[in-house]
Amino acid sequence: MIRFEQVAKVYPDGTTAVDGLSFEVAEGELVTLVGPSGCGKTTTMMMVNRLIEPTSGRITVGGEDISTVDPVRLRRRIGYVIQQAGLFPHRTVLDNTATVPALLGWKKARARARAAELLDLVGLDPEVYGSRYPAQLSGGQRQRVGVARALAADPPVLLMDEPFGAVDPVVRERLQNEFLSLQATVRKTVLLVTHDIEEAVRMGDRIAVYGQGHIAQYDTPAAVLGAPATDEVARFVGADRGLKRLSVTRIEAGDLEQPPVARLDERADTAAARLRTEGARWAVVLGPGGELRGWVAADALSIAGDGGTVGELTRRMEAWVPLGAPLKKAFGEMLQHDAGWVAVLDGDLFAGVLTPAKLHEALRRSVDAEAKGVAREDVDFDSVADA
Ligand SMILES: Nc1ncnc2c1ncn2[C@@H]1O[C@H](COP(=O)(O)OP(=O)(O)OP(=O)(O)O)[C@@H](O)[C@H]1O
Repeated sequence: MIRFEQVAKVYPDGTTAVDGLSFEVAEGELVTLVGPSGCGKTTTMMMVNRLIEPTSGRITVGGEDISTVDPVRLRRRIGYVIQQAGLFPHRTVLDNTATVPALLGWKKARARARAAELLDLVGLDPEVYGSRYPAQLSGGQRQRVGVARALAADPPVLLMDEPFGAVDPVVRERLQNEFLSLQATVRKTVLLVTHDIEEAVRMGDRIAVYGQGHIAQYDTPAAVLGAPATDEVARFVGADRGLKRLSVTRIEAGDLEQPPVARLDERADTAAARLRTEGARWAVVLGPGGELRGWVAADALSIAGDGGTVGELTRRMEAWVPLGAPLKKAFGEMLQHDAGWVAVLDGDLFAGVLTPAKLHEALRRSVDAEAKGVAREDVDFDSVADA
């Protein structure tokens, strides 16, 4: 959808901002450009809507060489979100959001209806916020209006320059998540500039890690964290890249351990005897359809009187995560509930548990799988326990 071919930009004072830039962003893909200050990220982005003209090379959007497209016409197809949102202070939120449809000559009522729809989409009630002025909004709300405005004319491409830079870390994470769920519906082709590696890995389908004036690595977040292409990239992604990788590696069925299981309506003494033979201290309790109902301690089962059932002794399972959640979430649940393991659910159904050892193994396998280009379950793994 967006393609850079050997693009260079040398500013009039002789500064080379970027050189030999070649990469492609697929339709519907969100690519983050990340790197230290002054490495050329903003220059790259602003060449796409021709706010900056390249010195050499070619950029195409949707197959069309943009140097042949009228810049005004081009910008109407490209939404642009900047830090501090860049709203017009003397226009209401509704009118700010309707800016591009108005420029495109939509009838006023239609443009306003569209603006209201977009405000709703980014979580701002148009009845409440539509008539306010930007100064009467919080920083996070202003950013949301910025996103709504960029999307108003439904452009296929969205450029976002540090869009969540001006808000505190908590609001920032919320805005990032909101934008990701929005993106799952609107599927725009997005270029997002950030200097924050956490944001880059959280948001990007792929990330372009910049060195000075060039892209040092262009790959999925997991691949960049698992196998940085150069020392420069390794330094930039940080010594804690293993930890960061926890947030981009998702729990797969093959990562799980299958613990002892007891049924809700099973007799306590039968379950106790079985667990004793298996040498287990606890079991996961499942309902008739295989849904997770909690857990039970072997000790509690042993001292239950005749006729007691597992269900009467079952305790609530606090620590659980859905299959497909990031490993980091599982780790967080373990710490929060001071649990030695977390249950993993596939919908309502119990899929297995993750222990710290299994979590480590999943992480190691995913690194190896990425490096070898194979599925995670096809990676051999030797643990200390096997040695
Ligand atoms: N108009 C200009 N004239 C001369 N040099 C410029 C101009 N604009 C940017 N530069 C230089 O080009 C290089 C790349 O700048 P750019 O703004 O693209 O970097 P960036 O990666 O977006 O940085 P930041 O994260 O600080 O915004 C820098 O060395 C910058 O000083």
